[in-house]
Amino acid sequence: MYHVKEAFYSLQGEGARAGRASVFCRFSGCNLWSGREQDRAGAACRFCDTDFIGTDGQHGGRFASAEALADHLVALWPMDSTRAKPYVVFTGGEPLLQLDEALIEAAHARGFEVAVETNGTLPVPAGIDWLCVSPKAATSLVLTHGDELKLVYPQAEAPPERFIDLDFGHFFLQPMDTAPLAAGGHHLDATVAYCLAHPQWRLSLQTHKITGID
Ligand SMILES: C[S@@+](CC[C@H](N)C(=O)[O-])C[C@H]1O[C@@H](n2cnc3c(N)ncnc32)[C@H](O)[C@@H]1O
Ligand SMILES: Nc1nc2[nH]cc(C(=O)O)c2c(=O)[nH]1
Ligand code: SF4
Ligand SMILES: [Mg+2]
Repeated sequence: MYHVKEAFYSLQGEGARAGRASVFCRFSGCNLWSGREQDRAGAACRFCDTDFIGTDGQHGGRFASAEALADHLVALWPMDSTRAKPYVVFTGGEPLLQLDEALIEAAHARGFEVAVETNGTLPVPAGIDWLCVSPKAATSLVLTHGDELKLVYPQAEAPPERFIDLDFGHFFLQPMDTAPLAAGGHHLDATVAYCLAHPQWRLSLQTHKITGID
């Protein structure tokens, strides 16, 4: 059984593929935070901007098979657009708690290219086409290669220097959005300054928040 908080069609907001039309599948649950505000201060990941509890979001639900979930996701892709390859981004919560080879195969069988957004603490199933790893300070990274490493910045216990020699095709810093968590706004200025001083890193803005889309 797959538990999905929500699924929606939008533009990828972040990283190397920002701007690309995507079906998002947000799985329920995470291994680094319960998702409850009262647990945030004691969690391994404390800055999360996402509600991933339950299955009550738009197009969320419980799916008994990979086929059923893949059918549900492909129905969100605009099928008149034959020129673009359908693209699905599995996120969460932590998608690698639930994503398996059966679901990747079912997505491929429906024409999808498969992308994943993960915290990097869990092993990956075979067949992923685009892997984005976003390391979290208090955790040990098991995924040390992939397509893009997207570090939320700043994290005192996870300086960018620790990751720059890993085997990724792109290195992004994404300013930590603290607006819902505390006063003080975001960390855009510090992130820009780091990228200017260390040109191996590129700036990732959460463009869906700027444009006001999902
Ligand atoms: C909600 S997470 C879900 C996927 C996975 N659990 C992970 O952490 O990569 C999706 C992306 O949002 C980033 N993110 C979460 N909270 C953020 C925040 N407050 N500011 C900026 N990026 C954030 C994560 O680092 C990750 O790259
Ligand atoms: N538009 C949009 N792009 C995204 N890229 C990664 C997201 C995520 O929450 O994993 C996300 C999201 O929630 N919305
Ligand atoms: S690992 Fe990802 S989903 Fe889990 S709490 Fe952190 S940012 Fe949120
Ligand atoms: Mg998000």
